[in-house]
Amino acid sequence: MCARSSFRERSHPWGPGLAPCALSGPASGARGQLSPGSGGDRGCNSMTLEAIRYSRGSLQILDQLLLPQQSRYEAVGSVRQAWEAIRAMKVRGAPAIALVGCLSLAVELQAGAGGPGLAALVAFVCDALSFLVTARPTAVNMARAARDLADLAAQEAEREGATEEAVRERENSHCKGPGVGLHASENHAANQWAALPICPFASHPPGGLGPTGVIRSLHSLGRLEYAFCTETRPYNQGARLTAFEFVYEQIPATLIADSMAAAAMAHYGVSAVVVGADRVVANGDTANKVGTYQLAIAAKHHGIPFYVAAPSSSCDLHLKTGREIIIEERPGQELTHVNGVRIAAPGIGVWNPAFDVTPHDLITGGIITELGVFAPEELRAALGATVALDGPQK
Ligand SMILES: CSC[C@H]1O[C@H](OP(=O)(O)O)[C@H](O)[C@@H]1O
Repeated sequence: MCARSSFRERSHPWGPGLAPCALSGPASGARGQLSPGSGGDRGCNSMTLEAIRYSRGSLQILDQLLLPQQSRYEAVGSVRQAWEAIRAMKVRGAPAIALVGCLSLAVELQAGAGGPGLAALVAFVCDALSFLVTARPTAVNMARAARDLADLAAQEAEREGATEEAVRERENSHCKGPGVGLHASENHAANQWAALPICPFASHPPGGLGPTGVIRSLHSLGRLEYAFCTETRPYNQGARLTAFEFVYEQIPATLIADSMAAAAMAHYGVSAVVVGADRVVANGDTANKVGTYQLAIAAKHHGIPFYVAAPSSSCDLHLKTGREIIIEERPGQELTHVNGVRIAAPGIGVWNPAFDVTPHDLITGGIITELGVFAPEELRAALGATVALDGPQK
């Protein structure tokens, strides 16, 4: 809460009534009038697609590899299945990865896994959590959740009269995270801004976190004119997932190729750029989907405020600068093939980092969390040690 009290109301360059010029004709040149999609024909459905469905002993994930063509839920009954789903990016997005990882452990524990005996149960919990962290190293959320759950299991097992049941129950109840979306719109009297969310959560993540949460909240308050979303090569989270969600929720939005972002800023009066985060470190440097860094450079050039929207659980103050963040590299096939069809010359080399790091000085709008909106230099004081992971990046 103290973080919130230290929050300063930020003045924004786009005050009430400032509509992106594209709505009243292009800023310059022969660009046509932009007509952002008004959303699909899903009637008045205001439901947000749920990425994760959980009830005691049962976990299902929306297989995001099948979106937007299919909305199919897949049961996850074990830690191993969760690891495989996370690695394959059936479920993706930093907090959602942590949630699915933790819930898969809860499902196994409710089925009686681990034990017999408290020591064996705690060892099982710790081994499972360490394994889950290896699925994708850049996002901090799974590592943090693993640390917290392992600590909880050990604490519970050491209590007077501890029982296996008590350990299982405590693990089961520790799997929720605060939302950020509504907070951002409350604290950002943003009026009619077009934004470029890059690779936010597909469908309903835990608590409505991330850039889509911000966009969704502003839209629900009638303060969003339209949004651009970038396709987010090579995995196309933007074209496949973000666009799907905007259409599903009838949020007016326009899909652009990643290479078009700077031109969109130049010609369609983008008021703000909001992106997610996999790991925000002590000085505010932020790892996010590859392409974020160049969005920030373009936003700086155009004087457009650049925001990172992420829960405090995505912040890791133990790392001092972005140079310490491990960047996951993924299979080259994600770049050379689309839906299994080769599009690149056989034999060409491929570099496929899943993330890049945006230096804190390019995060000019602030870091939007559920605890408040902070300038990068305010982060450490605002979030304190609560979000520092012990030891090197796990
Ligand atoms: C807002 S979710 C956090 C972050 O995770 C995504 O990466 P991936 O799709 O590889 O899991 C993307 O970078 C999001 O911004």
